[in-house]
Amino acid sequence: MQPSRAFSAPGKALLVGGHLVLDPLYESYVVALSSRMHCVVSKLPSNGIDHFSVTIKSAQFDSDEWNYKILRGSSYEVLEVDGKKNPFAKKAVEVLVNYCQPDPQTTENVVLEVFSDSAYHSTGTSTLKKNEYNQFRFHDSTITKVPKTGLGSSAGLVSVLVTSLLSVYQGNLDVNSPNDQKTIHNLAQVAHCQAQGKVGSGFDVAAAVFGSIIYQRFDAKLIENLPTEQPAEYAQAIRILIDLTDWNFTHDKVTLPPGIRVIMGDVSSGSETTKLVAKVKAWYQQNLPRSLTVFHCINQGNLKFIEGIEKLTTLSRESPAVYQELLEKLDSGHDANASVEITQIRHAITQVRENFQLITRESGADIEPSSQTSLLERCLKLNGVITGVVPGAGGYDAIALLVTETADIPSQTSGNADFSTVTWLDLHQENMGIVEEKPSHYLNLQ
Ligand SMILES: Nc1ncnc2c1ncn2[C@@H]1O[C@H](COP(=O)(O)OP(=O)(O)OP(=O)(O)O)[C@@H](O)[C@H]1O
Ligand SMILES: C[C@@](O)(CCOP(=O)(O)O)CC(=O)O
Repeated sequence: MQPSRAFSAPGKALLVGGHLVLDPLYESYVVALSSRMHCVVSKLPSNGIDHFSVTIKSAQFDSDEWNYKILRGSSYEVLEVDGKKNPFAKKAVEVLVNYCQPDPQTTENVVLEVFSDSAYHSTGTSTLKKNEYNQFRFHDSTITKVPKTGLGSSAGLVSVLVTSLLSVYQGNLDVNSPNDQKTIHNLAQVAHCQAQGKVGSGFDVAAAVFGSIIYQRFDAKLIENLPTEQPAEYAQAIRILIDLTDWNFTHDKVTLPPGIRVIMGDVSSGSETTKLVAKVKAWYQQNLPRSLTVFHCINQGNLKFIEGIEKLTTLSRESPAVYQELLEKLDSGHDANASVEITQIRHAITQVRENFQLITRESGADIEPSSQTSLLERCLKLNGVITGVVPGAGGYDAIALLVTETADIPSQTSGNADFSTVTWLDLHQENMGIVEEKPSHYLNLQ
């Protein structure tokens, strides 16, 4: 089995736009993280007279493996032969074979080896294995039994599986080509939404493919209206949706200003995104038109945050010395009125958080529960911290801080009982979406 290509996609943190981004009216700001999902592609001659196969391996999780068989001459029906379930893996295979419609007579078998960086899951009793290029944690439990940290592992998984299969069935795939990125994105969104059984905003898949972006969602009906009854219809509909339909969404690439980064704190009390979303939607409908005003206020805060970030980038470019002095003032902790840009960013996030606290009180959805408010307020007092939020849907999962690159948050909080509930994740924003890797970089892990 000769590894032929390899790809990786980033995890995500939705800094502003949570909940509102479910409505195409509103923008969000998503950072792609350094924690990545990887996939190594190997091709084998197909020895099946009547079928070709796709095998997905996840050695890190108790040597999990999912084997899919596609019958020759069938209408690309995908069968999982071992009775094991991984909806995201199966959907990626189904969407790809229906979109690419590889020639059943000549299609080779494919083996996809998945690797996920450590920050996606709790460390638990895992073992670290590495080579000179990568290191991964190996758990003695199956994937569904290992607690996750909510960095979007399913979105990253689907994105790398789609890219890997496309590289086999379509050939000459270039992940740097905007057109190929669009194809990967559209296919991954369909697979991810259909695997989840619902159409979220898709910000996580968009970040996995395009990297750090300002994101405004596509119309959910594009995917909801896909036919599922007749496989032949499905294959035709998929091709029209992926290649001939304008999805009309925003995914403008962004990067944080130089010398500033995101640090993620895992609070690991866990939250159910779906339940939070349902409670917020119910609150919104029951409190119109006041709830629309609250959402408008949150959106204004989101936009002011995005503008403040852009102003900082401009300052760093036009007045580098002033910008450097600003970073040093932030690091010293004596930065009450560091600059108009920092003040704008802080006031914007305060506006967002105060309105999410209101929704938390009124809806029963713990977007920013009091324990998270207290933790964030303590974090804001640390040297080098610009601002902080409960990312994404909110809840008890995590906090995200915007800090200077030189701020040493773990050292400032080590041994301090006020921060005993938070584990700082060893990751940062990395901005890159799907990238091609070297297959040899995944060999001889020990
Ligand atoms: N390394 C992996 N190998 C195989 N399947 C994986 C892997 N990582 C994630 N998955 C699939 O994704 C599922 C987890 O996706 P889920 O949407 O529940 O959480 P998440 O995407 O990690 O976090 P969140 O959606 O909160 O950002 C797993 O149950 C499994 O089906
Ligand atoms: C609540 C929501 O807007 C964001 C969810 O973010 P996360 O899964 O908590 O990182 C849902 C969505 O955008 O699909």
